[in-house]
Amino acid sequence: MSPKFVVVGPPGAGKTTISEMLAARLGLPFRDVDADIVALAGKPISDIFTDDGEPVFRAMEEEAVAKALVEHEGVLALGGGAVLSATTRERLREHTVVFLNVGMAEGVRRTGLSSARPLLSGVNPRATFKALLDARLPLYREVATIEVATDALEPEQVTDAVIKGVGE
Ligand SMILES: Nc1ncnc2c1ncn2[C@@H]1O[C@H](COP(=O)(O)OP(=O)(O)OP(=O)(O)O)[C@@H](O)[C@H]1O
Ligand SMILES: O=C(O)C1=C[C@@H](O)[C@@H](O)[C@H](O)C1
Ligand SMILES: [Mg+2]
Repeated sequence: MSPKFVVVGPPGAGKTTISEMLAARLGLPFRDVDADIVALAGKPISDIFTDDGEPVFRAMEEEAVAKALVEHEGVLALGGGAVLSATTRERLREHTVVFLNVGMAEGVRRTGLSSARPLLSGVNPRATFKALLDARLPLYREVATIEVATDALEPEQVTDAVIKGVGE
């Protein structure tokens, strides 16, 4: 078994939103590794960061991604930082990976609207988001089969672009 599509990108790129839409459009099951980790840990990701620290979260994430890549057959959304693991990047080589990109301004706007994100909860979310993008863009691009810039697109349009991009 293997996911049909794996979706990566920075926080607020729309991985969860678009993966759900894509799965519904293609009649495939959807799975989100962040949700797997929350279920496994029995607490929110922000609590894992606070109680256990980021390295513990990253180790859990690497394992959770590996398990989902083996088990899941539909659309799989990864957490925003999953590509930080070289082991995960290596595992993604054999998969069709959709990179949803978002710029700093729109990314900060979108993440400011929704639930707690431990990495962006500091005093200067714009600077934090920019540093995160600078560090991760090459990693997302390393694993990507296709890249979609989502800034100026509505979720339905992003989903259309993904379907077109992967030739479905
Ligand atoms: N193309 C879009 N246009 C406008 N808003 C969007 C778009 N895509 C997602 N959003 C909104 O941005 C917010 C973040 O989206 P979502 O949770 O899907 O991002 P994510 O990539 O899964 O983030 P995380 O890495 O934190 O899990 C949500 O409120 C969602 O409705
Ligand atoms: O970008 C990140 O490093 C993260 C994104 C989220 O999906 C979660 O996996 C967690 O909040 C870390
Ligand atoms: Mg998400």
